[in-house]
Amino acid sequence: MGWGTLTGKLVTFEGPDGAGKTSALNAIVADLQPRLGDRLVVTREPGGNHISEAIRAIILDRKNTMMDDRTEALLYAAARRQHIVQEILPALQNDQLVLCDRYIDSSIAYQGAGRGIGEQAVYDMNQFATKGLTPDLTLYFDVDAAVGLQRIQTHRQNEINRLDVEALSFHHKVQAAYLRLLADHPARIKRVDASQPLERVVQQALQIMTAQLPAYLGTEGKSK
Ligand SMILES: Nc1ncnc2c1ncn2[C@@H]1O[C@H](COP(=O)(O)OP(=O)(O)OP(=O)(O)O)[C@@H](O)[C@H]1O
Ligand SMILES: Cc1cn([C@H]2C[C@H](O)[C@@H](COP(=O)(O)O)O2)c(=O)[nH]c1=O
Repeated sequence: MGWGTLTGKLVTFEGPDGAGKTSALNAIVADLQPRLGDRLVVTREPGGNHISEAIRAIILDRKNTMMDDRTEALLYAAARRQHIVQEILPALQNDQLVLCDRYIDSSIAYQGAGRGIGEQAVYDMNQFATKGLTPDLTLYFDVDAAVGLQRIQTHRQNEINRLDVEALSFHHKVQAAYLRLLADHPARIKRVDASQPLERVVQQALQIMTAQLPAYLGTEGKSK
């Protein structure tokens, strides 16, 4: 296991659908970009490169109602592997700060718990894909699953994917798994209260990032 010395940092954004991860990420990038310039890398899962975006299109296509749960889990892991090799790893080797919209915790919550494959089984399967590459920091955007889905219905009708249309019971299982991950990994996963107005969410997320990554975002980072 392991990828050798990595001087960059990987921060992942996690939470139920409609929690506001992408909205917060965009605002955080606007805040950090002037300071970090090309040391900042912004990406997403599934996706982030041509191959993984092609896999994303297959997974999220609402026409693919026949997709088997384990096929789905394997496709997410395959997209992740390609994303790591092509985007994340080179950035971490190059001392960059990678902000990634979703990562392995999504697979544990959605496929492990939501689909019922098993959280440990999905974690183990992903070790083959990630070779143990774990985020330095994960922000968990905590909002009730029903609130997140309502936000999507109200504001994002044009972008509803195959996972979004699952039953509320599926999304509650996902949320419960996320809360278990939060409790089990207190050093890595930090809670952001995503039920607040977006500006407050962004402020809280930035405070956590600054406290957890002082070399990049604290006073040390400002002189770089
Ligand atoms: N704090 C907030 N309060 C109210 N509405 C919000 C908040 N944050 C985001 N929204 C709105 O909710 C919708 C979903 O937000 P966004 O796409 O950022 O969520 P997400 O967590 O990235 O969702 P998904 O994982 O499904 O892509 C958007 O229309 C956005 O404008
Ligand atoms: C990485 C990953 C994602 N998912 C789900 C979560 C969302 O419903 C979609 C991605 O859409 P988004 O608008 O970019 O959030 O895919 C998953 O089930 N498993 C995963 O590993």
